[in-house]
Amino acid sequence: MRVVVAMDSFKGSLTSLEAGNAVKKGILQAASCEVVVKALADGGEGTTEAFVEGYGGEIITVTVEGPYGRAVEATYGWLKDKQMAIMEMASSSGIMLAKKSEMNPLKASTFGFGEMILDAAGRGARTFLLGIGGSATNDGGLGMLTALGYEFLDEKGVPVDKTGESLGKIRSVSFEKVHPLISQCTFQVACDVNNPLLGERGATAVYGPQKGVTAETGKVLEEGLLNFSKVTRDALHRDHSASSGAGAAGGLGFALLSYLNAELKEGVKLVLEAVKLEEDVKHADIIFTGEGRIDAQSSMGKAPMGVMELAKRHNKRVIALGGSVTKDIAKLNELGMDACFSILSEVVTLEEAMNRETAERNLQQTASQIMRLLV
Ligand SMILES: O=C(O)[C@H](O)CO
Repeated sequence: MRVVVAMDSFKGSLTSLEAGNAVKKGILQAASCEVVVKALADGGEGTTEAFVEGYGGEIITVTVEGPYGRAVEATYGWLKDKQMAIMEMASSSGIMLAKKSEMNPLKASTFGFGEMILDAAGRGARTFLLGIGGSATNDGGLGMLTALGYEFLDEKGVPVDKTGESLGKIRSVSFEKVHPLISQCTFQVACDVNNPLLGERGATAVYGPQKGVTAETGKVLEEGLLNFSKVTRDALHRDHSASSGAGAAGGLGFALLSYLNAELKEGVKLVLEAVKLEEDVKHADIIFTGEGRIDAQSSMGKAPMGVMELAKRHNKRVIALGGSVTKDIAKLNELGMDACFSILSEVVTLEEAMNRETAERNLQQTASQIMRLLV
């Protein structure tokens, strides 16, 4: 019998692979079979960790410019043998790095994210998996592009500054100083949202307020992004302003699509493809997935749902394990999950349940008990 285990992280207690390995132990206690454990994530928090653990890569720490100009220690994943870097933009330019008192995206920039990309390219990275979202910025990716060597010029032909307030001043683009390594790199991007760049569903209107955008600054930023999109269209002869995901991370999606020819994908799809899960699923008899909380109402986490869809595409049985499982779980069965189990074995506090050893032990025990029925 061949079993595939692809668990999302149990946030706050176990990483994806730790959870997967606990399940594997339990399976092997009950049956002698082949067990393949794969890293799983949905493109958001935990994605870098899942890849680095899954492929034996390393975490690189680099000092870059944070969203409001202060130096920050950003981290990214580096898989040397695959020449691949995995980065979350929030690590360099995320909202968590901004002080409440300074939040004004007119003054914020994604420059540090560009610095991270250059650092990885210098190390040899040619394939980039980028997770975008959770930003403090609304600069349309101007900062990132500036760090990569693109020059955005005002009416006098002088390069503008790298923050959101410069967007309206741009009149042309110069490609002369773009770092030569950039044309050798491919970029795949996991977006947390599918909004366009502009308008009432756009970056500024929807996600600006949480970053400190007011009615007044919102108008300046919206007009700036419109101007930036027009200059970009004239320079590149393509217009991505209405593309799905262009409005993610304050318009960073737009810059990635337009200037770096990035492919924007739903995070979980990108991860499932990158770890080549479908191949394993095809040859599996049974698949285990799961995450910290299984909640049918808000539709269970995207990553286990992605595993379930793959399993069903190949007519395989799939079982979900969760720290907690809500009462309406039958809805997940209707969607295709063959069975869902809570791993809790006794009444404990949330803190106790999230204890690392407890979570590992509970996963192992539940998987073992389920496997006894399946062999
Ligand atoms: O960063 C943001 O603007 C939101 O997370 C949407 O991408």
